[in-house]
Amino acid sequence: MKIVVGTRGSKLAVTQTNWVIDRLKEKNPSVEFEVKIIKTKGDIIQHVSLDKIGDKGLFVKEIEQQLLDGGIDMAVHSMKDMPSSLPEGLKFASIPKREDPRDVLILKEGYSSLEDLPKGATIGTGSKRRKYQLLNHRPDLNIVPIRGNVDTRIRKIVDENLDGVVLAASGILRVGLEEKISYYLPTDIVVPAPAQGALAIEIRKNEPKIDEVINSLKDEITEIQVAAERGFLDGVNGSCHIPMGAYCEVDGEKIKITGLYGDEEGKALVIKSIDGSVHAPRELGIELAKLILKEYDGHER
Ligand SMILES: NCc1[nH]cc(CCC(=O)O)c1CC(=O)O
Repeated sequence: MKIVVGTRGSKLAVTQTNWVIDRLKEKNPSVEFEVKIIKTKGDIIQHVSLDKIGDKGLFVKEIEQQLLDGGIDMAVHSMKDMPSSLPEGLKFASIPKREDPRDVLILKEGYSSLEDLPKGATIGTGSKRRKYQLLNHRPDLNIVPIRGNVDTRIRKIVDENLDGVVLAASGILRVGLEEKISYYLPTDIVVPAPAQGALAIEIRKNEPKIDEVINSLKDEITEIQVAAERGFLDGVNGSCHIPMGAYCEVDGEKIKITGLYGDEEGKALVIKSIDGSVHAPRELGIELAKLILKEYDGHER
């Protein structure tokens, strides 16, 4: 059996895809894999802020078309870039073990944490979730928009004379740039994006053999976390125009989910946690979304 795997051409996308293929090969030595690189609209429009053009499908539409047409058999994405619902005929296969879900600061030489940044320090991020949570703890910071892939954003510290940038730990760790990380932002200070650090493997429905091959990588804890966090995402009807995040912790039979929700200007930022059972993670995420929306509507704006 041969499986053709589609991916975007960015270093992170290709690395993630090869990570999945290497593990699949270990568990399924008789299966052959071929990588096919696909250009998406999100790769072509590089100069516009993502929260201005961004619908979540920006990086996946062309790849999904090839899945439907049979040009590829599976696609590896970052789960946090995936919209809530997939096109008719496609589905998510099992989810492999998540990489570190936290956001990190990559700082200019000499700085080592959020606390030791000088007053008014300039930090680059295009994400309202990152921006308003940082400002919540350090209202003096000067947050400026940046875009581009992982390397480009790190380079902007020097090129645009920033004091630092915020990125997902997972992306940095996957491309082997761990030594660039200055500070891991605790999940209670910066709640991660729903499913940050988790991969999505998308396939056609009714392909039981491909499904079974990918099932060899299934990580149950990750699947519970992703179900809860994406339940929250669906419950608040989240977009990248507002600060929104969710993080689920699993402890035996119990789970705790923390959600973040706010308005476009970051004036009303609500953070709330609730506990529940591992057996109904999605329902817990949706319940938290309802509670947070209720609290948010009570805020003065
Ligand atoms: N929005 C871009 C994006 N999509 C996925 C990742 C890597 C994080 C992940 O694996 O979830 C990144 C880069 C970043 O946010 O720093």
